[in-house]
Amino acid sequence: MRVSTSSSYAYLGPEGTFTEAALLQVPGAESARRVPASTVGAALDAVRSGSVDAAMVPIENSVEGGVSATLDAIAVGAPLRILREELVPITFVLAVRPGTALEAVRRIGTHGHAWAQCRNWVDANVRDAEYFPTSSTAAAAYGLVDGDGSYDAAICSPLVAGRLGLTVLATDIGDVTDAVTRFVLVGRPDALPPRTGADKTTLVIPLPEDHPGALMQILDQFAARGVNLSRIESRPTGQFLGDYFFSVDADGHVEDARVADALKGLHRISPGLRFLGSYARADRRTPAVERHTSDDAFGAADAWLGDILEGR
Ligand SMILES: O=C(O)C(=O)C[C@]1(C(=O)O)C=C[C@@H](O)C=C1
Repeated sequence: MRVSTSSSYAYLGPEGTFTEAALLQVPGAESARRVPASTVGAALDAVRSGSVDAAMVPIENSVEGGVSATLDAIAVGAPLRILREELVPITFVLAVRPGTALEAVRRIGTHGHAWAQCRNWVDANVRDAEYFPTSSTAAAAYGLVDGDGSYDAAICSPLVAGRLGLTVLATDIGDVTDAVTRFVLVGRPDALPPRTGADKTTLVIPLPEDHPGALMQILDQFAARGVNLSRIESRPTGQFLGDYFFSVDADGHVEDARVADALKGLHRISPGLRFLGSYARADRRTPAVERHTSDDAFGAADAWLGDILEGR
């Protein structure tokens, strides 16, 4: 999918989420049609049904790890493809309706991931405050303005607090400064984004049942081809207790011979393997490739075997 001003994008909304900030980093997105969705699942369903071209969703946070809602929703159902990734620095504020003092805060609304990233600050500053889950940090801010009063403060971005005229009682309340969330733009299967030399490949690998040593064999497919993994997480399939899949990011593009060869090896072990895309790394970091796992070395080995099979 080529990004253009005629493209349309869903994103985890409402306006003012970190996810919208990630979408606005995509060239052309500012003037494209942008459709807020109330959940990650709804944003991805809009892609599957064809009502939008692609959706921006959070996938991983440097403090809290993988975003389960996204990892699970892209692992099943009609196939989807990750087209690009965006990194967004995350800073949280504690916002209230004008006139509310910190001492009066009893319940705080926010997204589960944001709550987890501000736990220490909350413990130290509003110890007895309860958590009220909302579908996003921006939804928590909107709820303060037009909600039913279920909570009296929101953990959200400084941007949305300012836009809604809320009072900011504390800034930079995340427990880790320099926290970053990684977002992915997800579309339907189409021509792959071109190989750049600094790419990432995302996979869903079901753990084969009753297969002793399967995890070791799966990891070995990457290790033997010199393919580095930048993320590996296990998630339950939800089918029955003990049934898991691995969600993996590997360095490289499926057009790199070492990655393609690892994928073929993985498919032999786990035929339900799902390819979720090869796309440019946001940090542009190129992997170190050893000589024996380079495209040239794979090409020379193929030519050598070809000669033998042709009787030369
Ligand atoms: O609530 C938002 O603003 C989001 O974009 C979601 C989300 C997440 O899912 O992790 C994104 C970044 C922050 O880490 C907290 C919440």
